[in-house]
Amino acid sequence: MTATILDGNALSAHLRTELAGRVAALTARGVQPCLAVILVGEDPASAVYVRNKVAGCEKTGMRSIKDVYAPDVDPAVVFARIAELNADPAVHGILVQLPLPRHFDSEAVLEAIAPEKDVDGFHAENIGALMQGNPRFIPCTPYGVMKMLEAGHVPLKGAEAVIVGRSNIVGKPMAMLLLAQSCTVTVCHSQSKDLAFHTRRADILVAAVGKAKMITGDMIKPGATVIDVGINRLPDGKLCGDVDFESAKEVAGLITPVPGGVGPMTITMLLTNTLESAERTLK
Ligand SMILES: Nc1nc2c(c(=O)[nH]1)N[C@@H](CN(C=O)c1ccc(C(=O)N[C@@H](CCC(=O)O)C(=O)O)cc1)CN2
Repeated sequence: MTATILDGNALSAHLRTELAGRVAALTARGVQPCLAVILVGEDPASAVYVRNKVAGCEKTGMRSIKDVYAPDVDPAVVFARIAELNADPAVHGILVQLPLPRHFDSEAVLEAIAPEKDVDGFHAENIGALMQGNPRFIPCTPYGVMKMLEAGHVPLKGAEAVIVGRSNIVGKPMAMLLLAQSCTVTVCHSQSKDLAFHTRRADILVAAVGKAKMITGDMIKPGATVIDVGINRLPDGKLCGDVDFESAKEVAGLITPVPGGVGPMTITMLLTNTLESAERTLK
């Protein structure tokens, strides 16, 4: 039997309808949620993601501000703009699209965003809050994965969860969120010995490593839930994930596709975080 597909586009559409209702209610009370997005450089994928974030705001009734800078911009210009947005009470969420050009200290940029507007959840203060089990903003991709697991009614308590990839954006916060739900969590990475030994034990397998099709069907436990966070472009221009979908779907119980899986959920959770930030201003 082939796996059931967890459809990120369908779940996103459903969640965004709910969001639009909340946005309308908040706007009627005089607070229209507003997201400010900063893009530095001309990376085509980043430009698409930023365009989709702005479109997501528009479709749910939120306001957005988009600031685009040349790849060689002086970082001081970007820091000054972040300070301005931090001080603007009409702005509820600020994000800087990653990756930044090499002459930027990315960590310093993320730390410059006011933690209470850091809708990406990348500021050290917000990462600390997540680790302590009291998150202010949950990083959008792992937040989207948790929503997909919930929608798929995947049992979490006591489940063996294996994450392949240890990035600050996905792997590490993913581990914290699954741990908070009482999964037994293993984080694998490029130096892990015998990766397949770990992945074959997983009831929930999250692939977030950035290598096209590296998780194959023989590395998956029959019936497992397989979440593919990877977005890789093949030489023919097509997108694929870190999981070899064709072989994996014959073994897994539930699986996310690429495209149309975790990706759209990332933007939906960003919109959710922005709305929640705006709602907090009335509390
Ligand atoms: N400041 C941030 N930078 C980056 C983040 C982030 O969460 N915050 N994550 C990624 C990129 N990303 C959002 O920014 C993102 C990636 C992919 C998708 C998506 O919808 N993918 C589609 C395919 C889109 C395509 O055609 O290329 C899919 O999987 O169906 C949304 C957001 C790194 N940077």
